[in-house]
Amino acid sequence: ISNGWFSEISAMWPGEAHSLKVEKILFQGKSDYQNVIVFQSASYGKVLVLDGVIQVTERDECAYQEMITHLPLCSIPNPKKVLVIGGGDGGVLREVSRYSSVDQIDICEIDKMVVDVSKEFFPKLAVGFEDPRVNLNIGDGVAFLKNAQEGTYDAVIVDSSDPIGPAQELFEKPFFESVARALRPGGVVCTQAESIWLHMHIIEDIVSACRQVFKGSVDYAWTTVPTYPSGVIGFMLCSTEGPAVDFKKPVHHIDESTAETNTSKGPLKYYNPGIHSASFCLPSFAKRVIDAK
Ligand SMILES: NCCCCCc1nc2ccccc2[nH]1
Repeated sequence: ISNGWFSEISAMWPGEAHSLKVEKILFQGKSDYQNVIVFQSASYGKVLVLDGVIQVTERDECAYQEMITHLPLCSIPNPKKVLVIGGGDGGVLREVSRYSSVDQIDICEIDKMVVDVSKEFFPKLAVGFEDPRVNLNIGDGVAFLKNAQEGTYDAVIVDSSDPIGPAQELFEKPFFESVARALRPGGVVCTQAESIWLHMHIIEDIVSACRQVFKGSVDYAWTTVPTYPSGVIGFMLCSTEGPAVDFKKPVHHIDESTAETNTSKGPLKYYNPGIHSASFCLPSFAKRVIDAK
């Protein structure tokens, strides 16, 4: 942070950096896994930074949390058991808890400091931990899935940071295989899948691994998040062999008018059925790589 500005400089997006004006640094720490900073920005509310990379801002977190949750959960008729890998800020839990059909929400976050910092500085995200259906595990998602019983979950949401750092293994084939094993037939997984502007090679590798592992559908969707590098971020949506899932046609309609959205968590700010379908439309340079058979 210099002369009142934070710049997100990283080897993962060489030659470019998004900057936010800093009003006040609220927390600085080092966990067993990463450096953790929280600051009050001038224009995006509070900001969570892990190892110099922006993870969450109060102003635009809705776009990411709502899309990573509702793209998978609106694609299956009756989600009951959901697993969140990562997501220690609690935002995804807040969104999953909107579904009355869900009876079990397991979460496995490797870094306890992320949970503690979220509870102290991001109450609108950490509200997700208050739901009685939530079971919090602090530990490595890879190990958690190895111990999970086969065919347990209807949906797995992998809300990870980027592949350089503690989340590296969550982008590799063995992890996808353990996710597939923990899902029921026709179960779905949604993972944080980087930027089509910055990481087409990473996305190509992820798509290739997913096509080998998931014998149902394999799709890629994307959304706008102004404070993520290049202003966009994508998601891998995959289903295991079993009852067909068409991610592009949500079977479950939630939008600002339905009950689920006017819970104590406040209304949906970003997701709606139109945005759901539109998010699978890709520019040609990405379509060519992602749809390649
Ligand atoms: N460069 C894009 C980063 C995307 C980060 C998404 C994200 N942000 C998180 C914060 C806490 C725990 C899990 C998280 N996953």
